[in-house]
Amino acid sequence: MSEAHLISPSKAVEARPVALEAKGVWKVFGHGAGAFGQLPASARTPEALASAKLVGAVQDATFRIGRGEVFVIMGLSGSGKSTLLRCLTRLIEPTAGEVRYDGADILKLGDKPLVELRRRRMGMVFQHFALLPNRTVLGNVAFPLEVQGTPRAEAEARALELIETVGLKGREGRFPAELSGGQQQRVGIARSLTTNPEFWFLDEPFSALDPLIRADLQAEVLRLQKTHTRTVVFVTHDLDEAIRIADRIAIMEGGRIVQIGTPEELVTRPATDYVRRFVAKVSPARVVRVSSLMGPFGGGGVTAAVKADATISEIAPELVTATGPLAVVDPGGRQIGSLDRQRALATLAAGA
Ligand SMILES: Nc1ncnc2c1ncn2[C@@H]1O[C@H](COP(=O)(O)OP(=O)(O)OP(=O)(O)O)[C@@H](O)[C@H]1O
Repeated sequence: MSEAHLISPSKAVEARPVALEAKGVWKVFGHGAGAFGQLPASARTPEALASAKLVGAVQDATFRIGRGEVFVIMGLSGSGKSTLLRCLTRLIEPTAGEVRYDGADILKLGDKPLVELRRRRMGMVFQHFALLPNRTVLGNVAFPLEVQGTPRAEAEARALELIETVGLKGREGRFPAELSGGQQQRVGIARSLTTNPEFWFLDEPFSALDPLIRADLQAEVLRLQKTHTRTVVFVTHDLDEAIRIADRIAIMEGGRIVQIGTPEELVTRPATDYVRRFVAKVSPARVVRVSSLMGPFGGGGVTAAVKADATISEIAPELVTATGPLAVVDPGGRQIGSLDRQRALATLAAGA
């Protein structure tokens, strides 16, 4: 039995190599923000901020994101999500802190290496599509490669590949105004991936779209993330969306990150009342995984097999038809434990 199959989702995330690290990141707006950034870290307090009449859009954000992780930043409007995301790419200059990619602090980079880093290693998708209105779909998707100096024919061939990948084949000659919102965002997604970025930043990419199209595009993002093991930072104010796509979620309140955890950790162990209220409507069965309820492998007598990383909701049909304990299996189909049916049914019923 391999140890990898026994570790919890959160530990699995921690086991990844660190791809991106934020350390004590602040973004402060207002007259005197620069001076606030020069204060020793211990003096950068909420009180100091208030007395200087500054807006602490991001306050002391510290976290690590693993390679290939989908890290969601979530919170209410005005909590600082977009500002934090922009600090990570230096589209906004942080007031203080460090932002490390593979260990190197990008806040110390000059303009040219920073632009190179963005062009070659980062892809970005924003809420309002930000497409070029006078360029066709093909022209928009090929644009980042043209900027990099890729020969036109090569850029267009790559763009066509991505246009097909996001389901827009046949529409490459259209202009953005001739597309629906969902199609425009598919163009934005394709364009952000032309340079095959390792880091993919998405800022409320689907909030202008209707729920069915959103669900489609969420699945699309996960598919495109997995095919190239991209590290994803995704901003949303929608908890459902966060739960659907995240390995881990950082919850922001008033500029501060109040908890970082897997969806299961946030729902079953909220760190503050704010988080508790946020997740109160989420049914535990949607986030609790079989591995969390699994007991030791007790030998025979099992009536069905379920995957260790499935959620309790996902195995509801097996729970209903089983007559006793269920075998828990790893991705290779080997039994690694057993699941007490009553215990799992109790989770299924909780919050339903
Ligand atoms: N340029 C600016 N000058 C002054 N205050 C700003 C500026 N940009 C953002 N803020 C403030 O910083 C705080 C965080 O804003 P931010 O846009 O990051 O929040 P958000 O969580 O992304 O919100 P939303 O979901 O509405 O986009 C807000 O109080 C906002 O008013």
